[in-house]
Formats: sequence, structure tokens, C-alpha cells
Amino acid sequence: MAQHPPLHGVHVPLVTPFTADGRIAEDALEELARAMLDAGAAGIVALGTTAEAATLHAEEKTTVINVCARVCQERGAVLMIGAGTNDTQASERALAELSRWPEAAAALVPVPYFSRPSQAGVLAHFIRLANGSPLPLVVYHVPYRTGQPLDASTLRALGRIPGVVGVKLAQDGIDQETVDLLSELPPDFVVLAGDDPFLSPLLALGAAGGILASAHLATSRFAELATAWHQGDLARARKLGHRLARLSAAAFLEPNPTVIKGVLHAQGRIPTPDVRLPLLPAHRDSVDETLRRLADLGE
Ligand SMILES: O=C(O)C1=N[C@H](C(=O)O)C[C@H](O)C1
Repeated sequence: MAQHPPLHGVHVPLVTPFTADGRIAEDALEELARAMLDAGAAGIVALGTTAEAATLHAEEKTTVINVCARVCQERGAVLMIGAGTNDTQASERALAELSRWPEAAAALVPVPYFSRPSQAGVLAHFIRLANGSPLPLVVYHVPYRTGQPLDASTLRALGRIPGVVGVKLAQDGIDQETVDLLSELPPDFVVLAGDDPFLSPLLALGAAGGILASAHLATSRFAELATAWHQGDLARARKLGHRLARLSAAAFLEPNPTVIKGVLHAQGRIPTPDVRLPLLPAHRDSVDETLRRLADLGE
């Protein structure tokens, strides 16, 4: 198992494009993956929330991973794969399946949702998973989706588990726990921003990069923002960060990934803007607003 995958930079959690008759549009998926990497993304995430992974059946998930793995291998890019549920045993089985893609850098595994275990229970869950996983783990912490808060000391304890290499942090803001965590990270453990409008402040605090659905749009500018913070170009980073935060806010006017799919479709990059129930396609106003913010990015 690769112990220290290179997780710095911008990773794009790919949407799953659908054809008009509801199948996965594999060609469009492959083209999108290539376009993201050519525009400067460090990697691709297969089966993130943005992929509507919850609505894909097993065969479709394999197709998505195979397409992403092929393109990442071709481009020498980082592949992460979303896996896991709120059931520890089922998550162990899901992770074991990922041994089919040993080239993947990490599995992106959600904090167990809905069950609301104690923080010690969350820790025990990840200790068990890391122990048997064929891939290093990135913890996906998104309390507004999971209903499971974690404090900085638990996040740090997660980061000290052998085989846990990072956290995708989507706290819906920058709170005391975020600042505390980033003030002292365990060795070889990275924070990746997972809440798009807060990418720039998280990079300023020391995040290594981000997993960002809105980086489907203006991919090269997101990559430029990460580079600007890492190189200490503050004037550039602040200005670009504010503009990209406005773009991200528009892209999240409706449940993710509906607006992003609407924009990609309007740009002719995917065959339909379709999403699977219970999501509904974004309204035209949200798509237009996002296209306007994209046009406003300028140089
Ligand atoms: O799929 C992902 O990974 C992401 N999902 C988040 C969400 O839908 O809440 C947003 C983030 O940009 C990446």
C-alpha cells in the first residue's frame, strides 16, 4: 500500500453524465476526466457525492471507476475512489472491492452518517477500516450531511491512525475546530477543502488542496488559486479566491451536482443535465447565474 500518496492540489469529484435514456454517458465522462487533468487538476475522485454515487448500481460504479482509472493512469494523475457507508462491516466489504484498482491513491470514506455514534465510535470505525483496507483512507467529514460533529482532537486522532492520510473537510464554514486542527496536523496527514466557497481561507490556513465539485468549471483557475497560496502570492490568491468563492456559491444555489450538470450541459460538455431522483434538475436561473459568474472571472 502506498503510504504517502501525493494529495496536494485540486481534485475534481466527477459528475456522472447520463444519456437521454438514463445510461452512463461513458464517452462524456472520459472527456471530462481528460479535460480536468489537462486544465491542471492534480487528480480525479470517482464516486464522490457529486457522482450521485448513492443512485448508481454496482455495475455502473465499476464503469465509472474504470473510466476514471484509465484516464488517471494515462495522465499519471491521482485517483481517489469514494466508498463506505454508515455500516462498518459493509464499509469493510466495499473497501476490499477496491483491491481491483491498486493504482488508486486513496479511498474517500464518509464519517458514518445518520447513526450518530459517539466520537469514540467514529474513531473505532476508522481504525477497523484502515486496518483491512487495500488503499490509504481519506476521511470525508461533512457534518451537515452526516449529522455527526467531530472536534479537532478527534480529527487529529483520526489523522494518527496508520493508513489514514487525510481528511476532506466540509464543515460549512471555518470554525474553532477547523482553526485548531490546522494549527497542528499529525505528520503525513493532509487537509483537503471540501466545501467549495471556503477553499481560499482553508488554503490560507494550511490546507493542501481541495476536492471541489465547482472545479469542473474554471478548473485551471482553481489550480492557480492553490498554487498562489502555496507560493505565497497573497495579492493574486486573495483576488482569485474571492471570485472563485462567488462562482462556487452560484454552483451550489441548488443541491449539488444539479447546477454543475446544468452548466456542463449548456456548454455542450455532457449530453443531458439529467440527475437521478430524488434530485431534480437545476432551474435555468441558477445555471445562468453560474455562467455569469464564470464569465466574470476574467484574467
Ligand atoms: O463529491 C464530492 O466529493 C463533493 N461533494 C460535496 C457535496 O456535494 O457536498 C461538494 C464538494 O465540492 C465535493
